[in-house]
Amino acid sequence: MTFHRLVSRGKSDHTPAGEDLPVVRIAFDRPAIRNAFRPHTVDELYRCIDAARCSPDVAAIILTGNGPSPRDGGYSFCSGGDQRIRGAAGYQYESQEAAGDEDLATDARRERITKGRLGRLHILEVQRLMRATPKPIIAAVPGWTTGGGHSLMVVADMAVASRKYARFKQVDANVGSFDAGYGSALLARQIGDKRAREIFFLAETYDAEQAEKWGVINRAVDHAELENTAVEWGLTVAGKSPQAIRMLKYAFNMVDDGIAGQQAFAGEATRMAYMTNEAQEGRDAFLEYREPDWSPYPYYF
Ligand SMILES: CC(C)(COP(=O)(O)OP(=O)(O)OC[C@H]1O[C@@H](n2cnc3c(N)ncnc32)[C@H](O)[C@@H]1OP(=O)(O)O)[C@@H](O)C(=O)NCCC(=O)NCCSC(=O)c1cc(O)c2ccccc2c1O
Repeated sequence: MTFHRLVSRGKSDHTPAGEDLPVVRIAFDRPAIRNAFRPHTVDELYRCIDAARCSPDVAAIILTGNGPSPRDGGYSFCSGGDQRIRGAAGYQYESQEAAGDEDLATDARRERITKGRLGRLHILEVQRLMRATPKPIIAAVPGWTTGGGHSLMVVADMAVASRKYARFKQVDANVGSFDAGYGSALLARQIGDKRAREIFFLAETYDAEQAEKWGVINRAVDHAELENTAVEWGLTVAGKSPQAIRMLKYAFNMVDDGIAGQQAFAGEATRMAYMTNEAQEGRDAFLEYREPDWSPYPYYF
């Protein structure tokens, strides 16, 4: 993965040139294999998103894929799990020397699997982190998005895609895999049940204009405008009330996330309550060994 903090060029964002902007760019960096992820990639992706989540001066996150491919010039967001290292119980860790070499043949790759480590499906942990991150995550889709990559795009809060190169295909059922969680259920919620079933059951390729029409993405744009659009959205979000954005994201999540969603929203409600004099009176009364005086606080209705 690559992780970048956006920096002002001192033009239209009203910030002096060279100063940090409140947006980060996180990108898959295996363009030669359509940005397929292996366990190391997922570990890095998790750490990148978590770092952005924990940065109080970051308002929005752009998730994209580096490219084009040095082999054939193709663009990709992410093609899902690296099938060369898929084992019987998940995706397997490779030894360090194999991990850096994208040209290593599948057999040679399998020789270098770190046998002591379990196969992983922890892209699902990344999906949960994306939901739990109280900042909008914007997927910028430059090219192919398939399998687990398609699901990440679904989990992102907003998505923009290259009209020219973005291609979408939910290949899970082709390779005997299935994201039976957010990747399918949330997609059905976003675009309608029949259409989501079509995308998974037929696994046909669709383009950015189709994706926009169906509501899979927010906007199809010229390729050259892809990241500019994502940056513009990120900076627009940064101009809004942080509290309002946080509450809105958790409110959107809550209906689909059950008690876990309610817990996230409720935690922010508790934070807001802590900021009131009323809640502080409860704390102070305890620390001062006295009964709390609730009289200034009416029973609002
Ligand atoms: C993405 C494609 C449709 C692109 O096709 P195109 O013709 O443009 O390019 P190539 O096929 O020639 O690809 C170039 C080069 O990249 C290699 N490659 C591409 N994708 C992968 C991949 N996922 N794994 C390994 N290698 C990949 C390809 O082999 C070529 O290299 P060569 O050396 O052979 O030239 C097309 O590439 C494609 O269909 N790719 C495979 C997509 C796929 O099967 N993805 C995995 C789906 S399953 C998944 O992602 C998944 C992961 C999880 O962790 C889950 C966890 C829990 C539940 C579900 C999960 C899940 O579904």
